[in-house]
Amino acid sequence: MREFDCIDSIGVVGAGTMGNGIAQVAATAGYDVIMHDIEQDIVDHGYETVEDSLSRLVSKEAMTESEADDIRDRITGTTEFDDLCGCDFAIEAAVEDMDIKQDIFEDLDETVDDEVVLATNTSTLSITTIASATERAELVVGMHFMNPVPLMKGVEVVVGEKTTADVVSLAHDLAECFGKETWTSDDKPGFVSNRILMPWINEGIRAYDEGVASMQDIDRGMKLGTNVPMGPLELADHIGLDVCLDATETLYEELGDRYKPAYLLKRKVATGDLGKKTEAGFYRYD
Ligand SMILES: NC(=O)c1ccc[n+]([C@@H]2O[C@H](COP(=O)([O-])OP(=O)(O)OC[C@H]3O[C@@H](n4cnc5c(N)ncnc54)[C@H](O)[C@@H]3O)[C@@H](O)[C@H]2O)c1
Repeated sequence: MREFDCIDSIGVVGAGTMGNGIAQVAATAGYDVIMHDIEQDIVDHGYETVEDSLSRLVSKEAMTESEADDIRDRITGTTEFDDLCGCDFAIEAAVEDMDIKQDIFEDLDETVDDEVVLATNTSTLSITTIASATERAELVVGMHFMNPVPLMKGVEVVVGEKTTADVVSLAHDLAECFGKETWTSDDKPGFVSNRILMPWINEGIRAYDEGVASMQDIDRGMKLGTNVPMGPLELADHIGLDVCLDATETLYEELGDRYKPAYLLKRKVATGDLGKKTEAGFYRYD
């Protein structure tokens, strides 16, 4: 296994909501980052998101302009998968689809050195099944960052069937070095966080669809009533409705009826209203 002290560069697969956030926190911790996605405009958009986020931190005086420049310089965007070959640790944050993740892990297995640990940011998919696409299942681990990555403190470290204890501790150490706090979950559907969060969001959508209250009152009721920062519909828009649907469908498949996705969630995703990232979900953001 490539040890913590020997890690200089981090490969990030996927430059979307989570991938660019992971690239930012890794570069902020001093690592060189190669951020890969399938199209140049997606890579560019990921890079711009990091730039915007750093500019906000500079304007709040949370870092200097020169620190922000150094962080930007440490991130290289690419559409060439082979550019990941020199990385010392890889984190996959591509779409929540088992076939795509297995293809990526097969490619990573062939591309990066044999001792490099491969982490996935999956929200609900089995680490063990993803790892089975590689010849190094013992070096595959879940590192489930929370959204938005630069702001949220938590990272859930998920232990696959074959993940070794050293790899689990490396994932905790690296997340802590990124400024995060961690907990461990076994590789069971939804892990700790989404097993509990997704049915909460899903029930909020059902309550709205069944006319219990307006969207605003459902969100307001949960915020004022339970002291959470966002209500279920607002949070669903923030996460991405497609991400919520994928996660809920996995939980439904694995754990049965109590996780059946709300009809309205499926209808919104079908129309392409995916939340903040498409400027419309339950609320509008234009
Ligand atoms: N959005 C959240 O709140 C959240 C939170 C925690 C974990 N996650 C998980 O993180 C992962 C990414 O989610 P996201 O919200 O960033 O999604 P996203 O749709 O914003 O980004 C996914 C990116 O993956 C890219 N991609 C697709 N196929 C690829 C491939 N073969 N190679 C490289 N890149 C590819 C897409 O082009 C896209 O840019 C998912 O597994 C999701 O479940 C999401």
